[in-house]
Amino acid sequence: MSSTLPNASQVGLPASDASSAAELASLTVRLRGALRQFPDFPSPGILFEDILPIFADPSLHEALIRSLELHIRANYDQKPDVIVGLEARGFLMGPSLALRLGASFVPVRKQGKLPGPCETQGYEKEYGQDFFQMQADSIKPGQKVLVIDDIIATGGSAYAGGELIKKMGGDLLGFIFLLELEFLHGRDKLPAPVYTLLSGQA
Ligand SMILES: O=P(O)(O)OC[C@H]1O[C@H](OP(=O)(O)OP(=O)(O)O)[C@H](O)[C@@H]1O
Ligand SMILES: Nc1ncnc2[nH]cnc12
Ligand SMILES: [Mg+2]
Repeated sequence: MSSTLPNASQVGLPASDASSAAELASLTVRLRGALRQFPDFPSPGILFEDILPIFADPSLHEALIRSLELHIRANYDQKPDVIVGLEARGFLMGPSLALRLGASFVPVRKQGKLPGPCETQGYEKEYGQDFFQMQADSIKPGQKVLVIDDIIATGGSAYAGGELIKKMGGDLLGFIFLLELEFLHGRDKLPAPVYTLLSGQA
């Protein structure tokens, strides 16, 4: 699976629609250019990748969601039933992507935020540890699920989200990220195919 923005054939566009492919390629460059880096946040030694400028610009926001939609439509044989977003930044992309795909949106939340019976999974991430929860009836056995989040660093957060989905009998189709910090090899932890729109290298 490609780790860059898909070309015309990859996204199911006819070859003659090269202008769309060119537009998509230039959108990748714009998305990357919008990211900002903050050294030593939230703790010393961490270079924090700030994705929020993308959402401050409607054309970049549209480019991001459209690029992800095209990727999913072109690369998964089965339509996802459910998009699962990881709190908090996964909520910036998950609901709008789910709407575009005609899929449900289901949140993974940090512990203590969801009412009713929940499944719980502890995890470690690049700069801390936490617990994730999902409502126990939020995924039906056999539903096809895609997980979305902004960044994969160590992969700890995404792994925990995947474990929760598996506990409920969901069929994990894959994991989708805007950005991957490749030097942390987080994708090696994950039990389903991983796609990132942008790699961690400039
Ligand atoms: O691959 P990992 O090492 O697990 O790190 C990646 C996770 O870390 C951040 O979430 P965080 O919970 O820090 O912040 P958020 O609540 O703003 O999403 C980021 O949004 C990813 O979810
Ligand atoms: N370096 C980083 N920047 C932004 N979010 C992150 N989540 C985990 N590592 C991160
Ligand atoms: Mg997060």
